[in-house]
Amino acid sequence: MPIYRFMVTPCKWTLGLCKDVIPDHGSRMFRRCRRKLWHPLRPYTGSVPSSPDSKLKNSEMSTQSERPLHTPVMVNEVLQFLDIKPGQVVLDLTFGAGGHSKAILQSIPDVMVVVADRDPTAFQMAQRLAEEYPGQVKPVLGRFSELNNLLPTLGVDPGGVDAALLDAGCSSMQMDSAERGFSLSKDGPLDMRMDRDRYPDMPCAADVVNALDQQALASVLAAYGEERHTRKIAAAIAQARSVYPIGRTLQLASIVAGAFPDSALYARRDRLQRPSHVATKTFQALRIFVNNELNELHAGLHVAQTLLRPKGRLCVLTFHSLEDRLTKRFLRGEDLAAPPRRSIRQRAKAQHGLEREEHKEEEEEEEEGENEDGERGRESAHWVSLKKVIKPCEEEVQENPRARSAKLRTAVRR
Ligand SMILES: C[S@@+](CC[C@H](N)C(=O)[O-])C[C@H]1O[C@@H](n2cnc3c(N)ncnc32)[C@H](O)[C@@H]1O
Repeated sequence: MPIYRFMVTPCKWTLGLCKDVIPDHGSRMFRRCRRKLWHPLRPYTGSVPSSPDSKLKNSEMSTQSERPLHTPVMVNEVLQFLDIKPGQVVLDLTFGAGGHSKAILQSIPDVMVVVADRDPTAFQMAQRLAEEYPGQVKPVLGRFSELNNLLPTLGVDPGGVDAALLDAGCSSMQMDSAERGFSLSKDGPLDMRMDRDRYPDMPCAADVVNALDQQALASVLAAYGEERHTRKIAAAIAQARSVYPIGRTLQLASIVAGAFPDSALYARRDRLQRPSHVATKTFQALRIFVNNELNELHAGLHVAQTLLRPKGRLCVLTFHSLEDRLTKRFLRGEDLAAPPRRSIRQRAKAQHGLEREEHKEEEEEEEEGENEDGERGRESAHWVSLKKVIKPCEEEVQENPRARSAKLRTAVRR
């Protein structure tokens, strides 16, 4: 029986990173929770998506005349900052449907793009692009945490990359495909593994909701979903699975919805003020947990740090505050194991349990930075990062609502 390495250290100041990156801060409750997460999880026996070796399905490969599988975010801003010159080597750590890579190949002659993704579907698309641009695209299938071993085999060595892009999170191609199990509006197996079944020991979301005890589940929801009603949701899940195992996305969405009165179902609003389902944060938390996303992001930033040459440029696109805070602190050279630096006001608010207000304040600070000294660089041992956080323009958000929560952080390697 496999022992899964998944565990939670969701002390609030570690951003929910798992213990293999961030040392333990010793909260008794979370230590207990982690011990429980070492419990071997039942392998998922429901229907699984096609094997990585199988041919891509038509639904996963759009032709150019169809709607794009994923609309890349802030392409112009990324290209402008990366400032790639002909003949340079670019690393796209998150190929997805290849939108950013294609834009780079189309706008810069003789560029070499090394493209990575952990998703076998994305990898197959990257291989197709490599055929379209012979000698200019090097695809690699792997997680960020594997790239330090994989890239040297492709001749990509430390200091050998001129520009790098990390576009964090999931692609629309993953989110929109019911069989991948990320979507709370399309019924499918509760899967959520970006790697598909490349790692048979890796638990999927159904394993997590069926095997974690109630308290551990609540911790996952709090740490990775920043969900307030964790106990209520965890209790509803525990109650439901005692009757019947949870294996489908819509099943989970309705179990979470059942924990709330009807009036609360769509009472939450997203950044475009559109109603958002009460289970949205639960799905986000599970996805981050299943894919170990925050540790992986940390590993991806390290890969960029190792491979970029001095004065090499980095763009990081993030889509929620956990990713963005981690990126900001990494580029500032902060010790991620230490509590984040906080103003006296922020500390006082945190002590009074006003965490949410604090995040709002953090965002306001960033916006102030944009107006006052947005262009000024902040130097750490490895990076000069611009304080200014770039956000998509109104027009882009209207055209592509998924861009609404995007933040682009930019930095130059020292
Ligand atoms: C937002 S999409 C990228 C979209 C892409 N820029 C485009 O224009 O189509 C993020 C991609 O990163 C991949 N990914 C996420 N975490 C990863 C990791 N730890 N290692 C490798 N790839 C990862 C996902 O599988 C997904 O395909």
